[in-house]
Amino acid sequence: MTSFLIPPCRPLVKLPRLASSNPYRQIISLTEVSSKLFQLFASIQFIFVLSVSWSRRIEHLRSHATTPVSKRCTFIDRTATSPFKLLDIRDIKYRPPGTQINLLNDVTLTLPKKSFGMIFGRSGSGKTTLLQLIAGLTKPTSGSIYIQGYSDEGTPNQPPVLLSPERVGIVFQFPERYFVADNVFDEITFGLPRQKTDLTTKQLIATRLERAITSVGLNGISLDKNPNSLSGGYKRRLALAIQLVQIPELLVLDEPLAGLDWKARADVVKLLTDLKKELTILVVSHDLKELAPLVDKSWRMDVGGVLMEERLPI
Ligand SMILES: Nc1ncnc2c1ncn2[C@@H]1O[C@H](COP(=O)(O)OP(=O)(O)OP(=O)(O)O)[C@@H](O)[C@H]1O
Repeated sequence: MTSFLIPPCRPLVKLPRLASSNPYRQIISLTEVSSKLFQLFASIQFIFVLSVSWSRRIEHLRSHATTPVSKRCTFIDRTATSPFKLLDIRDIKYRPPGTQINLLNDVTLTLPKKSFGMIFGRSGSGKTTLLQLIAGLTKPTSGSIYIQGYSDEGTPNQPPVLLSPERVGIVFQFPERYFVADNVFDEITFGLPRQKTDLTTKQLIATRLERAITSVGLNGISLDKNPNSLSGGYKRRLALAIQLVQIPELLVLDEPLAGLDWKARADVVKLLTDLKKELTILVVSHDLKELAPLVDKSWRMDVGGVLMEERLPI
């Protein structure tokens, strides 16, 4: 609820040259002025909503005052332990067109919302292929990828919905190889609509943009920098921001630590730890030890594209 009511409170991103051909530069600076006024109004609104929600919660706790403490804790923690599942992959087979061998065989997995899944296994076993299917870049030969909602009682509360590619952000291995713009700002806004949109839409996009930039810690650098001049860690932050601006529900990452020095690796692990609080993340990686503290579920992919749920072998 707060995310709708409160506009960004931090000073907006550094914009050294406003007279750029990128339309989002102008709109983001307009947002800077209007957001201050909006912030004041929204803060009052927020305090009101918060006080109503807290008085309701206190009332609920009072009414449960005679029930055992564990039950009351269940009430408080319900959102954290909700069995709601986001990703539900069922019996995926994949055979590239014109070939006779399945790269993936009956792959099934479920990954709960806001959890961190990791797929590990031998090179060439089909891990990247699976991520590409989840991101909608390739279609499975058979099987489906769903989002399935569950009630608190653990029963499906709606028919499964096919996962649409717009809900998935994918960061490829060595994403910096795919940068196309000559400054960070244009790189992030590259995929955003350029046609004439109304002011509200532009403001919405500017807010998304600012959130993405802030959430990966790119707000400390000049957005006029050439992406290729950034350090390894910052290039990875940029690659994540490019996806986050689309507000994905699921983020899939292929070898997020590959090719980075120890400091940049630690930075990316820290960043993923923060992102995990907001997003469901599925990673393919050989860096089991460094990512292990984040992992909620893991699977081994064996040659022949067979996936088995398994603890990390560390
Ligand atoms: N379109 C295709 N046609 C034929 N073979 C393919 C195709 N795409 C991938 N492959 C092969 O499928 C196998 C699985 O590739 P994939 O990249 O998914 O493996 P991986 O487990 O991610 O490997 P790594 O850990 O080295 O990244 C490889 O042997 C690859 O050469």
